[in-house]
Amino acid sequence: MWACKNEGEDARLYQAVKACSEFAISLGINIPTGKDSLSMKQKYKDGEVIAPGTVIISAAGHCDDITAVVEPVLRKSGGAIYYINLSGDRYKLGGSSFAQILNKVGTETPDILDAGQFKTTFNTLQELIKAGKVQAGHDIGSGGLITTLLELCFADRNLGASLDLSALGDQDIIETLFAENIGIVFQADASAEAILKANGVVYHQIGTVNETAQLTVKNASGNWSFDIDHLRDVWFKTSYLLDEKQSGPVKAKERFDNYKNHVLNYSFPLNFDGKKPVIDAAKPRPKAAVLREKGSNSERELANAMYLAGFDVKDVHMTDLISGRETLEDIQFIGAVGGFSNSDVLGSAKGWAGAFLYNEKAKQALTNFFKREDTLSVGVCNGCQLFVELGLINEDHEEKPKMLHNDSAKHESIFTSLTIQENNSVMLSTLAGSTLGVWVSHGEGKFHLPYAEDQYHIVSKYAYETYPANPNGSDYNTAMISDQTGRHLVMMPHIERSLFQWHWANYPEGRKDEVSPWMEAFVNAREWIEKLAK
Ligand SMILES: NC(=O)CC[C@H](N)C(=O)O
Repeated sequence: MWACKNEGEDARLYQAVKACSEFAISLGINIPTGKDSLSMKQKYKDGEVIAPGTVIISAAGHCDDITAVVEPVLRKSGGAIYYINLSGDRYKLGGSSFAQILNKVGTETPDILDAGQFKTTFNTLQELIKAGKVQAGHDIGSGGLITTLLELCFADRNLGASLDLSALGDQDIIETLFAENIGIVFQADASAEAILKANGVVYHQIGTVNETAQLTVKNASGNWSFDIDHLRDVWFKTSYLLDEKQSGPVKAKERFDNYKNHVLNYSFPLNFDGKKPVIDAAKPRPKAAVLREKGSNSERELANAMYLAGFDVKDVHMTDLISGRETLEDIQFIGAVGGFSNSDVLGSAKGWAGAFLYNEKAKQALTNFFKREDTLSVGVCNGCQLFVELGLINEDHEEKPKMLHNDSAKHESIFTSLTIQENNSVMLSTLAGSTLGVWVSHGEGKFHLPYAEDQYHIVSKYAYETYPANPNGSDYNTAMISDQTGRHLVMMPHIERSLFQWHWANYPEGRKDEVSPWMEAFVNAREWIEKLAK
């Protein structure tokens, strides 16, 4: 974005494009397309404001193993902490966040001096990641090295590091910590050093991890100590202030007070071995269907969960039901998926429910399906809102449950944990007693349950009652309920998006599971149907 046709700006834009081009050519990558806005000047009655020229690059690359992920949180059991200055340049504060808080732009900005060296370092790091030698890592960008180091500690409790930056030179500590020279901090096995050396990569071992929430830094000119719990709050404060505007002071404060205390602690079922279900190819697969509407999502995830558990899965769109092409007569398990059916106009799943209520064939197909005793259903998120809206759960209650807007008055997207209650659900009863991680993403996930708790079959609750671990303020802290037969289950969290170890934002360390414990829910569904057939 550039304010062209203003004095000096076109020349600066030319320089920027040329530099990008030369850098891309020496890296051997191309910039296939560009989108520009060249009118970045705003005129007011009393003057003009020119936006600073900005280059924003979005990059995509081939990834051959999505499980080889390096996360930006130091591991208490991992190796030493290393630093590489990818820029190869001196530490310069021009254009940095540090300069900005002093209301300055600065004069000199850091560059990347040697594209060839940058490329070698990048490729060497990829090699180390593929060899499983890197336990944690974070780039250095906005806020400089100190921000990177702190952020590497924020996502855990009782985690800190002792750092010695003497090897980085004896320049001003402010420059060392706040310059935004592109670089990387990572934690790796000592054996990584030989590979770095062999590739001619200049690296510095700068410290070690410890279990106190302090970051201590020293160089030739002094020692400093930073309190991580305090700085985590400083770091979160901006989000808190934005939250105040969106959710109001009460919920914003609740999140601010709790975000660091809702530690994810799991309890996996004792018999869980992490293996993919073994499906007997000689047996026929029971038939399942994924129901979706315009605006649905996660249908592939749900279909995959059902398929891996041994179902023959069919894709059923509302148009199939409305036209009568699909009657669900030979289906035993349906899943209504998540998403934003009809763009949430008039409320989540209201239009979707209308499509069943006001289309005779669709209505008949679903009514018949729920009347049969050999059927199971699961409604996930938008699908939960659908089945609740249609009154299919607690059918005998005069006043039915309702799904309301989250207490925070906004869409909540988090990775949280759930405890499974003793319950009657075909899918989840065997998991009772477990606490598992799960994705949540909804704006209207608050179960409004008008009667006493014992009038409901609550299958699962959020592991913490308070916001944000409970993202919506549900009555009785409810995340999932089932009907009285246990055959029909509705849930706001997305277990179908939490099916593999690599789906989870946080998984117990040291495991290499093919599936997460949630897989059992889908296997239970298949086994129930098979037992019925006998
Ligand atoms: N992930 C979902 O299914 C979201 C459901 C719905 N659109 C909501 O925001 O509440």
